[in-house]
Amino acid sequence: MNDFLYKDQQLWCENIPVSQIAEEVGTPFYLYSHATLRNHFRVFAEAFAKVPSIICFAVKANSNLAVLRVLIAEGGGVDIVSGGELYRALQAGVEPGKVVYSGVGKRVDEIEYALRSGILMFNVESLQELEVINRCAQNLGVSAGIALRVNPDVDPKTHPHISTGLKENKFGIDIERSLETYRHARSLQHLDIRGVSCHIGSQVTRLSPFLEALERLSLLVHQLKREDFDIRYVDLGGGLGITYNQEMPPHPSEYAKAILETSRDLDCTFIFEPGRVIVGNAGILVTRVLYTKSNDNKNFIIVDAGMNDLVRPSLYNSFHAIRPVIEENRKEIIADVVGPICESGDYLAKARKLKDFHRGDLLAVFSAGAYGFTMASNYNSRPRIPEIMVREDQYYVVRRRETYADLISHEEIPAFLKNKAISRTGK
Ligand SMILES: Cc1ncc(COP(=O)(O)O)c(C=O)c1O
Ligand SMILES: N[C@@H](CCCC[NH3+])C(=O)O
Repeated sequence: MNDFLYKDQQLWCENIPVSQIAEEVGTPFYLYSHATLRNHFRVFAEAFAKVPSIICFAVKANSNLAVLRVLIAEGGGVDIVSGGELYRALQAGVEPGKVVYSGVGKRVDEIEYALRSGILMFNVESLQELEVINRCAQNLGVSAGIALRVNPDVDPKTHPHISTGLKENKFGIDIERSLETYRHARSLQHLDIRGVSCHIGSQVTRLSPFLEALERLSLLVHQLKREDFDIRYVDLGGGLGITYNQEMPPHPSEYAKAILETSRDLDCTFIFEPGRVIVGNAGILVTRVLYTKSNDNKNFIIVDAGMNDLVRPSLYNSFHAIRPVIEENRKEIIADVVGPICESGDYLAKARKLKDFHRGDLLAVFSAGAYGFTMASNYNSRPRIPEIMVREDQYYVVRRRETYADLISHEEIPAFLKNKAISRTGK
């Protein structure tokens, strides 16, 4: 299901031409389709409708309040990795009982905030963290729901920077040592051991790594149950990939079918933490061509969005399809699409076959709904760009464009410098 479609040589989002939004809000901006977001969530949730399950959207993929609200209104929970993400999710109206908290470096204040909020469980990633959570729960006079995030040592066959389930990665507790860690957890009095969790990596485009991890996890769950641990939740993390270019990832229904077949006898509530598969193709980045030039027979298309707005190409050399917002009959050229940032690594596409774009043309950078705005920065003192959500024939500014004043709003010149006269002579 996709609500970004061309009609009469124009790109539309649901029932609005993208060019109309560009004229009214200026460029660059992120654009999300409400219908696509909701449909992606529904497809995923329906795939697991026959078993007890909670779909905890990974907030890191897109933490805009309106986006979270759409998914929460559909019955979703959230997977968070920081106090800030918890705050956002609570503001968006999440039920605390549908919040799982992952991450290798949870601080005491964040743990206490999560305990006070009454989240479902912490996915604990080390022995020391287990003890810290126990102590925090004791201090607050509560019991902390926990699962151990085990590292199953499975190769997800994705980009090395986004692979998380191999022994060499910093994530989780080695599955070989997990049983002894569970036994230790049982000796800590302020913990309620609720589950087992794992997350092997992101943009995974085959089923086999998920199933391999699940098989290892199942053995552990059975062993824990034999030892009378009350394991009620199995959290299989996120990671299901999407099509950026030619990838053919399994559909959520195939993913669900394979998982349910492999885990028939587990008798637990499943938790999933999908991020990219829900929001990735529900968003685009719209940017305008500032200039074109050729150096040494190489063509550059310089646009007004940079690596500070969308860092994925620079960071992972990842592919995002780039198409004109208004199609015109132009010849094709090979060009780099680059941003205005003072870094050679600032590009959105390299050596890409594209229409011969001209100054002023609008471009759509596809598959930008996940890890787009959430990874944006103010580098080069560029105000962060707005996020727009379309619903049918209306659009809503769900995050306004930052201003120059926003850029310095957290900074202060100390009095000793303020009172100092400014030398105008350069001496
Ligand atoms: C613990 C955890 N859960 C869920 C996700 C979401 O992953 P994805 O966006 O690939 O579905 C991630 C990121 O990879 C993660 O680290
Ligand atoms: N930021 C990554 C995904 C990392 C997933 C984090 N667990 C991306 O843009 O693809």
